[in-house]
Amino acid sequence: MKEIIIATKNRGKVKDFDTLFAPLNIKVTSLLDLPEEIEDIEETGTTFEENAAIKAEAICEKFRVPVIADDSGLVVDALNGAPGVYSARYAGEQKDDQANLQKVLKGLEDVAQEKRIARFVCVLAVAKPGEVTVFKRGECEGTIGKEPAGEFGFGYDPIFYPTGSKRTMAQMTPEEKNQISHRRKALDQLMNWVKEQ
Ligand SMILES: O=P(O)(O)OP(=O)(O)OP(=O)(O)OC[C@H]1O[C@@H](n2cnc3c(O)ncnc32)[C@H](O)[C@@H]1O
Ligand SMILES: [Mg+2]
Repeated sequence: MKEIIIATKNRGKVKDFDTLFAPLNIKVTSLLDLPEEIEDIEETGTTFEENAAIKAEAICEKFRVPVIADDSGLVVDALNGAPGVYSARYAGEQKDDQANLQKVLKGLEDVAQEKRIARFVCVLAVAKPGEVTVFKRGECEGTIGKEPAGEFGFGYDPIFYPTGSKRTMAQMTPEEKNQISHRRKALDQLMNWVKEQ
């Protein structure tokens, strides 16, 4: 079995990647699996690309192996693109998924259904020793509901209805979510690279 290192500490993302890589018989190793504690990498960028590069390159430097990093978030039109690159910490440093999605709902309190347009964005960066970092972007369009629904997934999944779906992403199984997810779309573009590993 092949192994791919994903420079993330987010358990929700790791589950998504496990689901995405399972059919390829590839084992996902994240920063949570390493024997040593990896210090939090400061995400100082203002774009998904910048932050994905910061994470991928930091871990690639450290271990001198190819690394994928994922920087992602929810972009809400009626909130001028927020929470965007600040999705993980929208309601504060404690990275609380519930508090974050409640803050989005509050911000959209007076916004009519047809204007609750949003998309999930995922940028994957691949860093290899001595090579220029490569980026792939995937987006999933949808709308924001009035209240959370569903127990699957993580982050903003309970308030996000993908276009054409009557269920939130948190009401879909991991397999269903990852047939249409932003993460899936970004990863599809990396498949040739992944198969070479
Ligand atoms: O940086 P790493 O260690 O990968 O973990 P993180 O949680 O800090 O990840 P990001 O900086 O990329 O922030 C992304 C946030 O966007 C949200 N998000 C990303 N993908 C999502 C998905 O598939 N479903 C729901 N929310 C998602 C979720 O709140 C994440 O915490
Ligand atoms: Mg982060």
